[in-house]
Amino acid sequence: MQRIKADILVIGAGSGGLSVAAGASQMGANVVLLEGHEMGGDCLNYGCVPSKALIASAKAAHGQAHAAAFGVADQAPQVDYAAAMAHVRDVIARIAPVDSQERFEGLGVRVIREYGRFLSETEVQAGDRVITARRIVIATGSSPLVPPVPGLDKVPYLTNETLFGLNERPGHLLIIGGGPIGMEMAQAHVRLGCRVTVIEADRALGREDPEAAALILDRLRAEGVEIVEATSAGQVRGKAGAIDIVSTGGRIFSGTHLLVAAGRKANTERLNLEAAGIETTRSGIRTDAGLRTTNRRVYAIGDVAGGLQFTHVAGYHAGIVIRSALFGLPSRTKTAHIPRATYTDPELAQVGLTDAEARDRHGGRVEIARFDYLHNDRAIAERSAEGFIKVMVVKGRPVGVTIAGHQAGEHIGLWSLVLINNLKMSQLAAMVSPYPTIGEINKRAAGAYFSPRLFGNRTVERVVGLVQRWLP
Ligand SMILES: Cc1cc2nc3c(=O)[nH]c(=O)nc-3n(C[C@H](O)[C@H](O)[C@H](O)COP(=O)(O)OP(=O)(O)OC[C@H]3O[C@@H](n4cnc5c(N)ncnc54)[C@H](O)[C@@H]3O)c2cc1C
Ligand SMILES: NC(=O)c1ccc[n+]([C@@H]2O[C@H](COP(=O)([O-])OP(=O)(O)OC[C@H]3O[C@@H](n4cnc5c(N)ncnc54)[C@H](O)[C@@H]3O)[C@@H](O)[C@H]2O)c1
Repeated sequence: MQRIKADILVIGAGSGGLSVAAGASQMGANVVLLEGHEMGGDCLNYGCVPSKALIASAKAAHGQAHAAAFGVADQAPQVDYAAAMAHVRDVIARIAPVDSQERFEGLGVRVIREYGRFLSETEVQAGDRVITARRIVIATGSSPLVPPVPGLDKVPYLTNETLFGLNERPGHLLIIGGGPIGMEMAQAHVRLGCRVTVIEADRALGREDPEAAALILDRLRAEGVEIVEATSAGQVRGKAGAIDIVSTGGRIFSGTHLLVAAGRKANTERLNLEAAGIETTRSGIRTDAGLRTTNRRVYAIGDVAGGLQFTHVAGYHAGIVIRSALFGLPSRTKTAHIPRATYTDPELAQVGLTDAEARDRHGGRVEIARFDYLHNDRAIAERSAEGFIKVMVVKGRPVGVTIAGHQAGEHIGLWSLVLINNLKMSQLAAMVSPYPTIGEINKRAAGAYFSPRLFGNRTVERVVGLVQRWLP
């Protein structure tokens, strides 16, 4: 066994681990990085990047089929599914160098392509090497959760890890799970010419504001996605090309392919966490607000920490850990300003509290400032004038924002800045947005907050009347 000493050992080279390794190494720490599978982790290889690339193919197909509104004849899109998947793989290949072993070695990181396993509270084995480090960061991500549905283990099914390797277009894609993966992939596939049925045990996009979720679901249904809610997959049977899902209520849904998108489970099983005194919860590794595990020298970040599971969260966690592990500074995670977006068309984005959460927490003190895309000139020009922004305001300061509509994900970032800095609606109102942009919805939401205070207000009218009498 070769023994290696490091300042920081990072286990997992995905969104979180790579950010810690790059930051720590460039700030002078001696860093060892372990990766048992693909550099770049889920986001690059099986998650964000391939899903958004496939969504882009689907958007191109949809655009051809719906061009007449712009004075350009509709065309039935000739979709070459294998070519769309080749585009997906090309996009991954273009981004991959940024996450590659070569780049990280160039930054001075020692990269070992092995799975890591704790031997003790301070030692991790990776192949024939044992690494000891002052601080260890677990960033091993998550994997698809395959629910224990009878028969599922006997039929060929897809997950996000295999979907993007498919070359033949599914005739009829069945999807178990109506969360973000299920909904994004359902719309992408219906636009690429597949039949799609989503079976959801509860409410599709169930974590989201119901009005916002309904807008997205209505659009998906209008495009031909069959979404069956409050229905659990009770049994799965069949064979490649002919698969049945039998719901717990006895309904049968037949398709050619099955995608399981029923949630995630934290990647902890290879780590031998007991040897290091690291406790887990039902959703991942137990951490405190500073992302330290029950072993004080070990941090857990990203999906494996079992909280919000997004690439930007893994990156945010990396910053917290660098501050704490490199500089010894106290550092705590906050969640109130962390946005999320689902990249359906239209998109759905949220930061802070939803309408219902804000009312739960703040009761009658919540005011809702709302602006509809219907009145945004750019959205009208682009024939994307469906949707709304809702800002939940308490005592003049936003506590949450929901945007459902064109480019929602692009516009939620501003509100993260507002929330983390506890800005007021009056500061938002001071911003000037270029005309005509979709981004004007943000300023108009602030306008909607102040309009009832300024327009038709007797006191304001009296003051204006008085000033007008005195002005020369
Ligand atoms: C289909 C899909 C679409 C998504 N779309 C988005 C999106 O649009 N936006 C967004 O923000 N998020 C999205 N996500 C979520 C995002 O991919 C994850 O939140 C993110 O990848 C988590 O980063 P991570 O560093 O925690 O884990 P990962 O990126 O998964 O990296 C973990 C790495 O650790 C390695 N590993 C595991 N165990 C060990 C071990 N014992 N030793 C060494 N290495 C190990 C794994 O091989 C992997 O490479 C999507 C996820 C999926 C599945
Ligand atoms: N745009 C994005 O940022 C994006 C996109 C995709 C995924 N992600 C991340 O990946 C995570 C996982 O996504 P996901 O969609 O797999 O999980 P999810 O947990 O969000 O949704 C899974 C859904 O499957 C349903 N379900 C579970 N078992 C079922 C059964 N037997 N029958 C019918 N329905 C069942 C659940 O009720 C739930 O609604 C997300 O929470 C998110 O953090 C993010």
